[in-house]
Amino acid sequence: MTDPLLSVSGLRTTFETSRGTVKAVDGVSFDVNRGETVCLVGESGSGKTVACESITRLIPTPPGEITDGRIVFDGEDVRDCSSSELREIRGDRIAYVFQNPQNALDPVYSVGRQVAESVRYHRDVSKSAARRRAVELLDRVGIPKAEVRADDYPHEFSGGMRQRVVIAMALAGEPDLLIADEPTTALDVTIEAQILELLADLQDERDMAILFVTHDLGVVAQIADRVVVLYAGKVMERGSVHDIFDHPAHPYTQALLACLPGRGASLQPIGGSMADPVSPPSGCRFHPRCPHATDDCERSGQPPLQGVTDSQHASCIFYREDRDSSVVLGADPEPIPEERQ
Ligand SMILES: Nc1ncnc2c1ncn2[C@@H]1O[C@H](COP(=O)(O)OP(=O)(O)OP(=O)(O)O)[C@@H](O)[C@H]1O
Ligand code: NI
Repeated sequence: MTDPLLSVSGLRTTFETSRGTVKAVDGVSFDVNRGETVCLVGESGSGKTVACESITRLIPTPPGEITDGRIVFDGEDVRDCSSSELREIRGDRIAYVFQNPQNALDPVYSVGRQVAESVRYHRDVSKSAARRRAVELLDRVGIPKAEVRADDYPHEFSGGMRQRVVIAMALAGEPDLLIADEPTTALDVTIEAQILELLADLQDERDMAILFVTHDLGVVAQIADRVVVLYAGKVMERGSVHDIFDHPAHPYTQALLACLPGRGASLQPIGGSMADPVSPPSGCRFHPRCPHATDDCERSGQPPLQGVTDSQHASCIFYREDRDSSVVLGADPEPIPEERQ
């Protein structure tokens, strides 16, 4: 087994606010292997974006700070990197695509020029070579008549086409890891499906790893190899996409799946509200909303991740050796719908 491309362990990232210290990411660990897609899922506010931004230290400091943990990328601890080393990693080896392509594109320059600038940022090439490469990249991400469209401005493109341009810019440095934070949330489902397909094709071509953030489990089922479920800054469960969909172990994962359209009954929002990240509940963070919670769940801290299968771990005391996990696993979820597989 080769080392993972990215290994995050015990990551803690906090924000100082007038309300107190926000524990946005509170001891999170996960790996991303070369060429695979890992999805970070969880409700709004669970710490997905902060976890991603911590990886290349994009957290605004202050108010934010990475207070603990290791972030090892290709054998190197990112927390020890100088700012010039970080600049090299960012963009060159790790590229980001965010939810809103608007923010990533400058309205006053043509898209061709912006992609060419990304190319020149990473490679020492002439302007004309960068332009040629930009047109190639625009063509590759599916911009029709790329040679001509390269001279158009961002507002002349649809939302989906703009996101393709942003992906072309992200590819300019030929990254080993693409971090995509809800890249399709602002798009309609048909366009979303096309972008997901594009990312999958690019991944195959380049053996690129993808860390994909979404709160849409339908998207996870389509693209993930492995899944990390976050809740209130903690990992509730990690597993292969099949573990997560076929036998979700953590009551939180089960509750998220129950919300997925097409799985059994109608959409069921999870009862109760998200834990307060300034003063989270004692014990398991999910216990106030958990149908199986016992006094123990409130008393002990967040349980260590327990092995459920070889590839699946859940932070839930019912998976301890001295407990009966059938209480939690008993609820038999419906199989994943065909069209999502
Ligand atoms: N700059 C900041 N200052 C204070 N708190 C912040 C800041 N950025 C994030 N947070 C807090 O950190 C927590 C995690 O936020 P994060 O954006 O990572 O959630 P998320 O899982 O990405 O949610 P969403 O699905 O809405 O994007 C939230 O409680 C959020 O309010
Ligand atoms: Ni987010």
